Amino acid sequence: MVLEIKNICKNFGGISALTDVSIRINEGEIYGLIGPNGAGKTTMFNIITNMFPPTTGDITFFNRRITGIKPHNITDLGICRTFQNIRLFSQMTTLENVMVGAHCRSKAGVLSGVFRPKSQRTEEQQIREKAIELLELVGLSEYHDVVSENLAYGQQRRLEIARAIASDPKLLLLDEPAAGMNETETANLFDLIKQVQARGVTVLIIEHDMPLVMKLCDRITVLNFGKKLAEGTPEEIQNNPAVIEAYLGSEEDDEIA
Ligand SMILES: Nc1ncnc2c1ncn2[C@@H]1O[C@H](COP(=O)(O)OP(=O)(O)OP(=O)(O)O)[C@@H](O)[C@H]1O
Repeated sequence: MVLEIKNICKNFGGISALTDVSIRINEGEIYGLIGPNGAGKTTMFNIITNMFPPTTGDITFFNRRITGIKPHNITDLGICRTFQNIRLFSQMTTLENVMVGAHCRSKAGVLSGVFRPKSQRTEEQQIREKAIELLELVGLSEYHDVVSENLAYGQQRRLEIARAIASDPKLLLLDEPAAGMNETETANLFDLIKQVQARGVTVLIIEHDMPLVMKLCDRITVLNFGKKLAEGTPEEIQNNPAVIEAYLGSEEDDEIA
């Protein structure tokens, strides 16, 4: 078991953003977290990464309780996320962005930053080579030296994923990675996430693009008004009357089939 979300509740003042939600995610799965706007999906990501604590409930990662530990320790343990809004270092090159992502695994301390011993130069070279390999994985080999804000939208999204997996996560959280993408970009994204899975990374994805979710995910949880409405395979979810009802009562572009 990679991640166990146990009976999570989160209240913001009078609003119950999450009510008693439990989810278990197995190693190697691509797991979808879906639901209409305001259902509590991003709140769940923020709790997993400890941006804020749950009101009640617990999260365990490989059977270790991670509720309450600092966000940077979460990254060290092997959980990494992307955000709904792109958060790249916009003035850095594509290659530099991925190298920054790999840096949390670097052993270099402050003094070696000043004196730059051979061990650090070797490590930097290794980080560089890894970044080059990841840029190839996400189809950005030709763009190493391009300042990231000059990349096309879909390329920036893929760069974010390269930067996230540069930290060698065991669990990758993707928050609406296909938002704003055209069909070709979404098809490339599908291939990329499958490749990430093939590297042994477990993926938890929030996404509104239903055809993508249904094709990509092994299992799905549907949230509605902060509660777990359904859990199952894509087929089970698509045929679940409560899910169909929740979606038909919401926005058109959230429709499930
Ligand atoms: N920091 C916060 N302070 C107060 N209320 C919040 C906060 N974060 C989320 N909420 C509220 O919690 C509820 C769930 O929001 P959340 O962003 O988790 O939904 P979501 O499913 O991710 O929606 P979307 O698909 O629109 O991104 C909403 O009512 C939202 O207004």
